[in-house]
Amino acid sequence: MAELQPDETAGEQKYAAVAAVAAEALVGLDFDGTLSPIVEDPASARIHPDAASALIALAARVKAIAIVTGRPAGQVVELGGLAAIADALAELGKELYVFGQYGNQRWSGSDRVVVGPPPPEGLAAFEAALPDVLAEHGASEAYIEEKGLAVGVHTRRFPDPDELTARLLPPLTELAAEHGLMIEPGKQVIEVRAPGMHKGLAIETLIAEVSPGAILFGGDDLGDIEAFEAVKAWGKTTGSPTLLVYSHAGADRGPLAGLADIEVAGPDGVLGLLRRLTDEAAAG
Ligand SMILES: O=P(O)(O)OC[C@H]1O[C@H](O[C@H]2O[C@H](CO)[C@@H](O)[C@H](O)[C@H]2O)[C@H](O)[C@@H](O)[C@@H]1O
Repeated sequence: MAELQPDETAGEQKYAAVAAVAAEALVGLDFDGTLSPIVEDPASARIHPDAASALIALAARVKAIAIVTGRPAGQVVELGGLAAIADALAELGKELYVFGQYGNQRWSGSDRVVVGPPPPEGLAAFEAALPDVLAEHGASEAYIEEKGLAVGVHTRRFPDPDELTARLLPPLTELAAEHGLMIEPGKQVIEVRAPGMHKGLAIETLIAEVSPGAILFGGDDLGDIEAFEAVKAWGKTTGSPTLLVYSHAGADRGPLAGLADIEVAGPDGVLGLLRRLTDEAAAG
């Protein structure tokens, strides 16, 4: 397994503490960049081909598995083939939880409907004003991802996506605020959505429902910071083992680098780590 660790000894110790109580562990995973390799077109993203077998094998050894994503819940169920994975988990007596739109929507293997709020007030007016703002900043060709509860402005197809993302942040933040919305910056994307929810609150809900004895959470981007913080705070309060995994691809080490316990090389590395946990838990 390709693995880079901020502090190898500390990371290994935290991993071992979670592995020792794997049967009580909640495993939470982000989708894009963690279970699904980053691709140029968001609609073309698919779960890693080995993810289903890795997650099903893992489920036999842990308490519950959750996907916590910025994607709409129904879309990630499709792109991830999650209904079939949930079927396999149900045969093991295990639940698959899905929290979409940064916790605003949920879906589970036992309750297969997407539950969530209506689109936020202000989103339609924001979207009506968006083309003019993009045009003012030379970004009319930005790919707009309609997410129902949110909208994503993708810059990946421009010659310098990071420069354009940085340039669009102030005007989009201002326009979002005018409509009672907030921005959620990510990898060459600026999402605009309702405030009041984030992945950390989804983690708190999961903790209340699952009552785990340990938590492993893996993510790759800014939107995972609140989940990392929630897991860390829970570990501190309860004294239970936690492991924060940064799924890292490419040369540019992103914002999670300083928060994670271990770093792994993208979805391949994440699945390698999960297989290791599965094998070691099986061996006892
Ligand atoms: O919380 P996540 O599961 O990581 O989802 C966050 C957003 O990911 C998607 O965008 C990212 O992945 C795309 C496909 O690989 C890529 O083209 C884009 O540049 C990335 O930012 C997705 O499009 C969003 O809806 C998610 O909220």
